[in-house]
Amino acid sequence: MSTFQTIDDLPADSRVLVRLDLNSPIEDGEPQDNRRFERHARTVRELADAGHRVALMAHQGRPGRDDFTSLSGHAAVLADHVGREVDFVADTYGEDALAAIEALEAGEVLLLENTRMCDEELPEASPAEKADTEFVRTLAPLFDVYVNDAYSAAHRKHASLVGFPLALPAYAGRVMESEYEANTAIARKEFDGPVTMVVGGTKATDVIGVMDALGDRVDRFLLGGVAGELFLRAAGHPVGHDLEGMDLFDEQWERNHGTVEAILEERGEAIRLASDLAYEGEDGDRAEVLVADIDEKTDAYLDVGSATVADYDTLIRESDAVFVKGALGVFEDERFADGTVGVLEAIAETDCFSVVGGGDTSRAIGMYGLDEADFSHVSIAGGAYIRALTGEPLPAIELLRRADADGA
Ligand SMILES: Nc1ncnc2c1ncn2[C@@H]1O[C@H](COP(=O)(O)OP(=O)(O)O)[C@@H](O)[C@H]1O
Ligand SMILES: O=C(OP(=O)(O)O)[C@H](O)COP(=O)(O)O
Repeated sequence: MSTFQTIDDLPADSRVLVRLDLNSPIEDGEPQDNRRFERHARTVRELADAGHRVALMAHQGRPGRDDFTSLSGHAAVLADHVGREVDFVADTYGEDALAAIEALEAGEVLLLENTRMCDEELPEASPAEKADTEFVRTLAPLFDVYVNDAYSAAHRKHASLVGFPLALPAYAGRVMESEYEANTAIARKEFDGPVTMVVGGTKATDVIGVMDALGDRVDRFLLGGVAGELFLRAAGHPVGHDLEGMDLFDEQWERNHGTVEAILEERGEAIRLASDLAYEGEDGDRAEVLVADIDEKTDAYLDVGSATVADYDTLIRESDAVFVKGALGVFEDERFADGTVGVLEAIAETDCFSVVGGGDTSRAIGMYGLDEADFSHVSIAGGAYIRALTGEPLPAIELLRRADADGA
């Protein structure tokens, strides 16, 4: 039996409220197309083709960050993938949103404004508290059913993810079904040889807690990105703090330094840190410095250095399984793509079992001409997929599971 009720089980002619994850890199104010649009398009197309009236919710960025924007540009990118018009209303649950929802005809699709522009979406709270927000209590009566397709946000206890399933009959979309099946199977897989996890990106808080919980599953962690610098700081190097105008390190250091220090102390032999780092030199070119030679952080480190890339390449080629969560550098800029692309190329050239996760990181595969077929699974989820590897349930998924479903 399927773990969830799916969109195959929807009553005919339903008014459907759907949660997608369209969170994407923003460049010059515009969302950059990534795998999330393409994969969610299948769910949206099936719902519209079946004649349902479809309203979509999604988030973009976090309040206070540069990538916290309206979803107005997302509607057009999604429409291209769906092959149908996707209307947009710049409102979450006010009068304009309600009027646009009421006006939906069979087979029409409407994208609502960034859920995080609604004060009640964040912060995290229990499903019962989130179901009791005005946001959920206002929107839910306009719909017959709720569909969650946002596997990649299922580790968050936000109103659009855990509130609506208490207020409406809840179903899984196609991305939710396929990512859940793949990641649950991967979490149960046993490997004979070394299991390696490449940890980078900006969301160090998401990965550090999980690294602690994955102690039995993963033999070695190859660090880069923001988490890598925090580990270097814990190891005594004068890096891993914000420079003026930055907001990546200090808050995450405060939250995680105890765990980082404990991981280094208890599992130090499993942690591989960068021995050199790359930054933008005075002439605008890529410059590198040995970590041992850094007396003071005066530049932003944007990639791991070439000695580190060579070290990680060797370790990956010795591995039986490699999991990637987060980029080792700012790969969107070719000058700082060596770490991320080096790791992906090493994986692609070996026959190890491999998973690459994250909305941003999985984009590097297409950007640098790598073939998705050379990876065992490319997940559009980052934090959610590594959390799933620990076997820990994801809150939004627990609320979708059929009461009589078996399995994990
Ligand atoms: N040293 C760094 N400084 C700033 N940003 C970085 C650094 N290393 C990696 N990144 C950025 O991390 C992003 C991916 O971060 P994250 O959101 O954690 O991963 P994902 O979305 O793939 O799960 C990439 O877009 C990359 O530009
Ligand atoms: O992009 C996401 O996660 P990911 O970076 O772990 O892939 C999700 O949209 C969750 O976003 P959030 O980490 O701001 O809650």
